[in-house]
Amino acid sequence: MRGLDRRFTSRTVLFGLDLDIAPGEFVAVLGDTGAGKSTLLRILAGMDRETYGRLTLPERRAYVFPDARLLPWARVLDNVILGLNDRRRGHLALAEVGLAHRADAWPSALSEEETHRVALARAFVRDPELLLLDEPFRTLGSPGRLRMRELLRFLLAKHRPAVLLATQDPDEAIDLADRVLVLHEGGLVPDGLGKE
Ligand SMILES: Nc1ncnc2c1ncn2[C@@H]1O[C@H](COP(=O)(O)OP(=O)(O)OP(=O)(O)O)[C@@H](O)[C@H]1O
Repeated sequence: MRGLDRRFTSRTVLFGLDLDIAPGEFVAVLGDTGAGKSTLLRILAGMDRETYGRLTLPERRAYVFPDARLLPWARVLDNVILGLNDRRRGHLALAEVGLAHRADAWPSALSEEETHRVALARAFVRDPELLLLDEPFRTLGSPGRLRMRELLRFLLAKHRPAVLLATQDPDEAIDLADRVLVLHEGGLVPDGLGKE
């Protein structure tokens, strides 16, 4: 990413951002509400093209929404393989997140934590080169968050995508990431607390 700007009519949310993420590297972006974290991730996911600047992105990208966002009218397996149509891979992805037995369930029958596990299965089944995590466990309580962090570590060790995590939680950022950046007033700056 070189010189990336995103302007909305009333304000510039991202201003001249430069960022490189190496294959397999985990970068966390910390920022307050409204700092522009989701705006940045949506651009990298390809959901927003109204930008200035230069972006080079890998083809296989996956985006995990804050609220997991499953389609309520599709069973769990169909949610996982949305757009892929590969039931075998879907079953394997569900087994990886400990939900092989929930393939035929409806999303409404899942617990909150199971819903987030399915969202991770839907991301990893695509074998992404770049995984975009937008405050993925925000709605879970602390025990659930910790279990999801462990699951995420397991999945990352197995699949090794590059990761960009948006979060408001410094503990989560420092615990998971190789490098932590802060998004503030439209710019990205190192937080000084990372593991570099
Ligand atoms: N489509 C849009 N039109 C106008 N303004 C927008 C649009 N999308 C986002 N914004 C503005 O951009 C700013 C950044 O929003 P964004 O959702 O990226 O913040 P965030 O850091 O993800 O916050 P949160 O942690 O609350 O999700 C906000 O002021 C928001 O109102």
